[in-house]
Amino acid sequence: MRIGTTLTNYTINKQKGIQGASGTFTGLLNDIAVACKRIADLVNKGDLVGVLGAAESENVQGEQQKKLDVISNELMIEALQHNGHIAGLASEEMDDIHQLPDHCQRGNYLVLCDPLDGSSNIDVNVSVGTIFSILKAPDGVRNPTQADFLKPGTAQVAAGYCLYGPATILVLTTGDGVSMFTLNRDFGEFLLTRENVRIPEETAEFAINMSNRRHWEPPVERYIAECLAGKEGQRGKDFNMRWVASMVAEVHRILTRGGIFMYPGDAKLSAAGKAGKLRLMYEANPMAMIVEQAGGAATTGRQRILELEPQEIHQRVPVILGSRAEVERVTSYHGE
Ligand SMILES: O=P(O)(O)OC[C@H]1O[C@](O)(COP(=O)(O)O)[C@@H](O)[C@@H]1O
Ligand SMILES: [Mg+2]
Ligand SMILES: [Mg+2]
Repeated sequence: MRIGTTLTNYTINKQKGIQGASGTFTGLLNDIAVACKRIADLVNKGDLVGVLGAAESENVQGEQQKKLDVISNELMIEALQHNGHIAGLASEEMDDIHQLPDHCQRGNYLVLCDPLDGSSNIDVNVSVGTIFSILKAPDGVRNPTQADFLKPGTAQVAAGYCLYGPATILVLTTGDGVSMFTLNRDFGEFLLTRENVRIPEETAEFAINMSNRRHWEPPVERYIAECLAGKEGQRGKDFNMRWVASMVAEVHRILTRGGIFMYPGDAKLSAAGKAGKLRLMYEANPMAMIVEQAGGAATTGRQRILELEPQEIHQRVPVILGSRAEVERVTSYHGE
């Protein structure tokens, strides 16, 4: 499609070839874009509008919420519930799924989201983002249950994220490649800036929180040790390391110049009863779909993320994603 096409026209064009398309999907993406623009505006204004700092609450996972976590969640609900495009919404910030008020018309999609990813970076003015995953709702459902949301990542009809960085960029896949749209703040439109994004197969850049090293499993320890050994080691090349602590920013870097991102399971997490840190339904599944659609790979080290059968809505999983050859290497170490 023509570079500079608006997100709305891009979606309308994509839907044209689909028999029975009613415009609901275009409407839904527009709703998400509206929420993202409003969040971007607040992130951009920061202290000017008093949105930085902690909220006086914890989310269902016992994490201290930031004011912007709570506000972003409310903006997602507000943008999505009134327009008849969704039947329900689940979010990292809500204990249970959000049921639409009775008077709201229902649509045939379910949305799962991480309204603000990288919360620890808000107060220090480093990039954060919004991640979303879209599923088909069961026909005619009015008040979907958790079971309706618990579908493997392969069932996603679309996934994306919006990165609030120096530029605000919305990245989208509807299952046939990955496109990027940059927000033109002058007139408030997301415009197509890159199509058919491909992740380079090989890379010499890894992202992992090194402070967890003493808790890692042997396959992860081995992979990173080999990277750190550089030119003199068995990989025969020097590696660079990055850790932003916003998954959106790490994935965006990988889509742009390749690399591998890992938040593996480790002994500390399992002692706390957690299989991983990142959330399957709000983070791992949508990012895995985007990365695979860009030619990369995403596994837990043992299984393809998109094939995991979710057990519960806030489930956490280990995540290894990025350039295909590197992800396959770490995954093969898990099998040895
Ligand atoms: O602080 P850590 O342990 O390095 O974790 C960073 C990871 O946690 C996350 O921030 C979790 O996202 P939330 O901010 O939505 O909770 C990821 O984006 C990031 O990769
Ligand atoms: Mg997150
Ligand atoms: Mg979050």
